[in-house]
Amino acid sequence: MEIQKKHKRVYSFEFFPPKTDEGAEHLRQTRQRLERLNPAYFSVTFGAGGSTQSRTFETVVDIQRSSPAEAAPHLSCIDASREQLKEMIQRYRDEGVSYIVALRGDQPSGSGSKGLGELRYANELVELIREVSGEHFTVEVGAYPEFHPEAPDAITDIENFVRKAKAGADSAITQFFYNEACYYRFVEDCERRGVDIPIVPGIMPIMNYEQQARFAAGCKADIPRWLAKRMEAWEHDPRSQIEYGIDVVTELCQNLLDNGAPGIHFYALNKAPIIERIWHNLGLSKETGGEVRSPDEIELPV
Ligand SMILES: NC(=O)C1=CN([C@@H]2O[C@H](COP(=O)(O)OP(=O)(O)OC[C@H]3O[C@@H](n4cnc5c(N)ncnc54)[C@H](O)[C@@H]3O)[C@@H](O)[C@H]2O)C=CC1
Ligand SMILES: Nc1nc(=O)c2c([nH]1)NC[C@@H]1CN(c3ccc(C(=O)N[C@@H](CCC(=O)O)C(=O)O)cc3)CN21
Repeated sequence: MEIQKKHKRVYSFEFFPPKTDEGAEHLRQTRQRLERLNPAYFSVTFGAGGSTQSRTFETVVDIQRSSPAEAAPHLSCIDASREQLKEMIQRYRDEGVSYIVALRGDQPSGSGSKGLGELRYANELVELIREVSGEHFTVEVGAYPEFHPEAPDAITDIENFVRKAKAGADSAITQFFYNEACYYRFVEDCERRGVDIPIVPGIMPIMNYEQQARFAAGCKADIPRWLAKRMEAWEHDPRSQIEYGIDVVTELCQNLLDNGAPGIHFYALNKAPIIERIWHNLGLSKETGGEVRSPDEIELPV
């Protein structure tokens, strides 16, 4: 963690694009609450299963034009031609966007794939972004401390990540995890291989445990047995699930930061209250110059 400790800590939140006008208004309210915490940027995914880029673009432009924080669109190459990617990069540049989260992306579910992908992996997308726009964008890439489900083995996955980092990425965001040891060991493996970019822990607060467990099973992120069993015991008591989840994730983040993590990337799932509670517990507004709200001002969803 020696190299990670040298980086300035960066805090960011991730949204998925809303599917309806009501969802867009709810996201706007969430974004206005979270921007008071003074994060560096808001990233916007393609939405579940890599759905169309169009909703992502609209959401990104709305953030870029109306928020003090930067907007960071996900751009994935798995189902887009080289020309389409170049066009999207230029469109974001024309909108004043200065961050891109470059991902291979998830295999679109079912027959969703258009089979357009010309670039096979994210390292090639990083190279394309550098080729067409030089150093203009801050390029974030994905990292997988518990190893990518498609990787043949752990060492190959680490070496693939190292190649991506050295292809010109500025920083990495991890897949979410709850076993912090996986993060420290992944970082040590990367630092031994010369990786010196920030590797920022991606943290998923527990908002709806059943949904969370389903998503984790889908992307092969581990929910530790001790956590799953407690959550299952509160199957009919969502308030206890949320309160316990806030304690668990607060402690995880505090330990990571105390051990030198270069910030936190929160998967916000378009909701503010639980993030605000965790942020308050960590006292992060002292560091970001953001607003401080007391817990009793933050109403939890259940
Ligand atoms: N915020 C988000 O949405 C985040 C998503 N992720 C997820 O992380 C995962 C990895 O990130 P991606 O950029 O999508 O994938 P990637 O292209 O970096 O890697 C995908 C798979 O291909 C392998 N691979 C990578 N480069 C290769 C190469 N040049 N030759 C052979 N094999 C190679 C990797 O070991 C891995 O198994 C994805 O599932 C992504 O969705 C990770 C962090 C954040
Ligand atoms: N492989 C992979 N793909 C991703 O898109 C992805 C990751 N990993 N890891 C980091 C973040 C986390 N992402 C997530 C995680 C959970 C939901 C989720 O639970 N979606 C609910 C709806 C949420 C809501 O409406 O409140 C769902 O039922 O899909 C969505 C995106 C997107 N990101």
